[in-house]
Amino acid sequence: MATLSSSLLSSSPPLYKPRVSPTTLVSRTDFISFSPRTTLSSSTISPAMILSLPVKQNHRRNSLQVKSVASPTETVSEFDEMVSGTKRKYYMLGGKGGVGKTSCAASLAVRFANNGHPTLVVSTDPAHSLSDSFAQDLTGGMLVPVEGPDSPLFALEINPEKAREEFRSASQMNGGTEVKDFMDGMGLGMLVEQLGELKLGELLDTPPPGLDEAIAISKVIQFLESPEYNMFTRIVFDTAPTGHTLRLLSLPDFLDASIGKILKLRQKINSATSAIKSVFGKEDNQPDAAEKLERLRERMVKVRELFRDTESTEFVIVTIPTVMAVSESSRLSASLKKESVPVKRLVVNQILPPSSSDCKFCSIKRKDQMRALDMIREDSELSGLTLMEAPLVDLEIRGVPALRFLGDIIWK
Ligand SMILES: Nc1ncnc2c1ncn2[C@@H]1O[C@H](COP(=O)(O)OP(=O)(O)OP(=O)(O)O)[C@@H](O)[C@H]1O
Repeated sequence: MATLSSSLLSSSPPLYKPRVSPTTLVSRTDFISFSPRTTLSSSTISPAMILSLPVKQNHRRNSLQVKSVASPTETVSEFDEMVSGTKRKYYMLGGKGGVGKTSCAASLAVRFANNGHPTLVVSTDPAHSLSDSFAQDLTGGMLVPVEGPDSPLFALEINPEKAREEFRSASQMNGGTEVKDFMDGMGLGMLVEQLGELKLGELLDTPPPGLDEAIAISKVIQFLESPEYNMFTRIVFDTAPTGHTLRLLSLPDFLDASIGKILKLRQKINSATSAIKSVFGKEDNQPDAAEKLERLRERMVKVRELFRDTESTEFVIVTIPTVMAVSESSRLSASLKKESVPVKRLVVNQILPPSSSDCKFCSIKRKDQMRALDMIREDSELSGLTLMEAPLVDLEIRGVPALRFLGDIIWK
């Protein structure tokens, strides 16, 4: 059985190589039978040795060595396509909870960085696990360098609470009772009530799934707009589980409309209150919330556009070979398609590696996985996607060496 513990210690090229061409969906037997090279002896290498693997400390900034694009006669692998070009590309990994989104996203980020791309990996999942996955402290809501890969790799865990709080302060529109009193006095109290009816405050108190994601992604866009982040040519998102993603897709439209309404009302209130205040000689010391909101609205529009930009963005569905996960992936794929979000690849994670001597448990499990893999092959949504597969490994995938191992297997 291929083991992470044994394979990690071997120097490149990795010993584990699935023989399945990732460009086509393959037959059931091909799908889970890996080459004999995958069968490694775990007795040769101990997990403790993995932990002692050297970690490079220095990032080679600005040394972009992106793989060259193959000539027309050569077969272009999936990863060649993903890695080619220095124009910035976004990869959003999503799927059912617990299927390995973070591990796959982190492994892709490591793979990009090791192939010359200055890369940023972002977690917009409220339950962050990037720090756990990289076995490094990446918390704090700012870009943190990840130690290990050949090119700069940074991680960003967006704190959804904090981002939402910023959003909330940007949308405090009524300016306290003072303005309301003015407005009432002017017979414009209705406007303030209308603002209340937009229920944005309520929405932020009990955020629906997806709101944190939308705010988090807009926050990332905000980061990326600044010149010091120009260097990143690959951005990998570890997104929240399916439900959040689906909600997120419709949220930018919803928020865009809500903010648009708020801004219009705000304009009306502004002109009314400033007229009153000028009469009373009062200064308006409030920060320009309307401006902040407008910027936020613009970013939301960008989030929406980013998700649908086939040139620069790809949503990669991650699943495991179980009927439940495959069914959910199929629904996710359908929804993404409906929303015009580009999806090309499906990662099937945690496939049982081959073994010549299955125990009863493994043999039943293998059959169960085959059923799920058959489902993928026959599913109208999923069968058109390029399959990328990852074996179930024997150790928890933590740290850059382990992620490199996994990445080299999946992203071929
Ligand atoms: N191919 C694999 N082989 C063995 N363990 C794996 C594999 N992929 C993921 N895992 C393990 O499964 C657990 C969950 O993985 P991960 O955190 O990547 O999933 P997730 O989909 O991001 O979860 P969540 O939805 O909770 O964010 C982790 O302990 C990880 O190490």
